Amino acid sequence: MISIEQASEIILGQDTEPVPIEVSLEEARGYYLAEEITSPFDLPSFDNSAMDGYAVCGESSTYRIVGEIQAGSGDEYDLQPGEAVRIFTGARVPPNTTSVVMQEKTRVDGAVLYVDDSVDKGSNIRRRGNELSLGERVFSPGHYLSPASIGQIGSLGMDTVRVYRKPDIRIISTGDELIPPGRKKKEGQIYESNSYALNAVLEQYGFSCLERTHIRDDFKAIKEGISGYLDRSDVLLLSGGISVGDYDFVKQALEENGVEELFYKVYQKPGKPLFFGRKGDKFVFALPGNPASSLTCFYIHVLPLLQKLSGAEDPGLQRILIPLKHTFDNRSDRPIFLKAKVEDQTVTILNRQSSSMIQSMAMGNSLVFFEEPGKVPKGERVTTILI
Ligand SMILES: Nc1nc2c(c(=O)[nH]1)N[C@H]1C(S)=C(S)[C@@H](COP(=O)(O)OP(=O)(O)OC[C@H]3O[C@@H](n4cnc5c(N)ncnc54)[C@H](O)[C@@H]3O)O[C@H]1N2
Ligand code: MOO
Repeated sequence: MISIEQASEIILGQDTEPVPIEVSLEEARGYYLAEEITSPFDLPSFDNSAMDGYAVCGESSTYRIVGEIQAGSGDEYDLQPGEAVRIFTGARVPPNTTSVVMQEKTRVDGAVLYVDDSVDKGSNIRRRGNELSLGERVFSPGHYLSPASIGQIGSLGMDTVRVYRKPDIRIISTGDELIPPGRKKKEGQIYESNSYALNAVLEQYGFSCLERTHIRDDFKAIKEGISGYLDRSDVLLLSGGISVGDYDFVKQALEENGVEELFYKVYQKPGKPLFFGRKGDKFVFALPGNPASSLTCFYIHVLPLLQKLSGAEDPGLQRILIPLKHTFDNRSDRPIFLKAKVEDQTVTILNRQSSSMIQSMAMGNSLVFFEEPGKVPKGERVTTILI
């Protein structure tokens, strides 16, 4: 059985070739850049006012108002000492402006401007190029396009951007005991929920599941189901049937479909019987059927691969250290991910940690990771993954 670190090395060590595509700025959120963005001009590209008020020339307590400049106006003024123009936030300031005085600090009588405070040279002027200079590198390839990144690219005048294509993903859930939510269940049956959770977590991270299906514990049907989906997917996610039971057919069905095993079983809890394989440029994760195992494996192992395939410069969820709100006795023999809640700058490990239970994950917002068993004192800073 391999360690979590070895699993991550295998996943992130896969040679993959993200495919660049061009998208409009409206569609670009959540993609990773496939190009370097450099600034096509100084930003801002002209000195402009940070306030509604008056652009004044020279240091004085009174000025003669000689005009008005609105935001967007190209009007030129050649201000002389003792002169002022009415100006608005974002409007281009005349070249020899000493400072912009906010209107709350002024009084106007006809064409005369009285300034309350002393005029601080250069104040309230946003200088040309003080955010970005012409030719400066703004974003590198692999940069994640957050709303702020989209805004910045728009402010540079670009309406399309080259990004990496997202992988085509399909999901197969397996198990005779499973019926879809909404139907009446019989004795021994349970509702199929993993594919719903997986579909939702894909969307949370900007991916989508193109198709999903459920297949009974029937070797031939599982083998055919895998074959049908694998041809059309970059990543195939399976849930259940990957352990050692007599009806766990997924591993053999993958092998018979020519999927090469990259690893099977990771020394972790939950999610030990995780399978990762590859056929050409297509990847397969067979996730353990227990609901918490399946989602934990997604966060820790599947998501980094999806991000890598999408061209991310730094795949994987961020880990932070947060003080534990209470003492915790970790009795797990395997490195463990515990459902937890970060609140008020501390983290609480929740009750109901079994791999078969998803309630605690639903009430929490994070996973706390412990490598070793033992008592962890209150206040100790513990590795926490926000999900
Ligand atoms: N003899 C052993 N038995 C088990 C081992 C082992 O090492 N030796 N490992 C256990 C661990 S750990 C896990 S995790 C599970 C994983 O088993 P499978 O991946 O084969 O999953 P199933 O047996 O199909 O299901 C497990 C559990 O989860 C429920 N389930 C499955 N699919 C769904 C779904 N789509 N939605 C909701 N719930 C689902 C299923 O009914 C079972 O209760 O194996 C242990 N056994
Ligand atoms: O490793 Mo299994 O995922 O504990 O339940």
